[in-house]
Amino acid sequence: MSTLIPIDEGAAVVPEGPVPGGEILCRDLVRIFATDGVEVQALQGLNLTVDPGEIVAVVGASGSGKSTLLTILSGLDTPTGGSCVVAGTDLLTMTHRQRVAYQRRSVGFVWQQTSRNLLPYLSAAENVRVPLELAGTGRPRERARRVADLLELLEVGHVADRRPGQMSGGEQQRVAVAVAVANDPRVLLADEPTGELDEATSAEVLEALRGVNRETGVTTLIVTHDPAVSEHVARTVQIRDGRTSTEVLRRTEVDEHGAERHVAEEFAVLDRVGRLQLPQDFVHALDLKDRVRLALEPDHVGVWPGAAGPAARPGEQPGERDDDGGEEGR
Ligand SMILES: Nc1ncnc2c1ncn2[C@@H]1O[C@H](COP(=O)(O)OP(=O)(O)OP(=O)(O)O)[C@@H](O)[C@H]1O
Repeated sequence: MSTLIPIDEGAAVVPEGPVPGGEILCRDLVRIFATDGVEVQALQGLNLTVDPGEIVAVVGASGSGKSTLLTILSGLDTPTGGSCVVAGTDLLTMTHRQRVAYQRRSVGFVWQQTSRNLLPYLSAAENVRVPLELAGTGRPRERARRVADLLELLEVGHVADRRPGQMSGGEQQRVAVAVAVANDPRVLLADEPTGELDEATSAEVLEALRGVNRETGVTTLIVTHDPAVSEHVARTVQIRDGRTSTEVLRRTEVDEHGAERHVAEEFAVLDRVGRLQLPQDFVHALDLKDRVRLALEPDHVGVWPGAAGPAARPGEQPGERDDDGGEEGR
């Protein structure tokens, strides 16, 4: 027995509830850019929760809104609407002073362009020392120890005295990660950190980010085009048209013989008012457009092309159903 439910009624019963705990909490985030009288909605009600200590990758096609999201999370841009709280700081209402403190203490960044991450005339060790000195962290001897420990953690101790121009791209990015976490931020944001690297070096840098996340517990968000990132993190969030659309969760299972097996499962993201985006290949495969029919089954929801509808399933004749729910004209 299946029952069509009016979409709006279904949405209304989803409780509004308080925002649950999370180190990154974006609710209905909207960013509209207006240039020459034309409006572009780069983020269209994006929802994202990242728990403390989690490492998450955000992937999406060009123009889907990834950089816009990261620029907001890093405190360099302000959203048009919605809410966004990172490391306990409300990014919509923070004052200028709070913004400076947030960028110095609460978040660390790694950008795609190595030249944006490191000062070219300083050595690796000096680059890592700069944020410690700016924040007045510890005494000189403690700073020197922290610098050495961080370079060791990132496996770039051997380039401590080299300038960026004397390091490989992968070494530069690993030093950049050391700089980003020098002041022990709560959140680490990386924008295409492997964009300028080859496949093997990219894997090393992603592993370095994972190692830092594991060792220090810093909540880590990596924005990338690189679909291979999913192999390095437990959770990959896909953005489409300025919204989170699907998530891939990876876990390791051990079978009865003790052998480990990596399992990746893809989920559609359901927002708090019950909206979801169907994957594009599903939409194309059934030529879904304009409106669809929904049917609630005991353990799943069915989606049918609007014209055919649930009544077209085997064993049921069109007209047998009295619950076609007034889809027309909605
Ligand atoms: N400052 C801006 N002014 C006007 N439109 C903008 C601005 N920044 C971004 N956009 C538009 O917002 C949308 C999302 O852009 P965004 O850069 O966030 O995408 P992206 O997923 O990071 O893309 P890419 O992977 O190519 O960097 C695009 O349509 C883009 O043209």
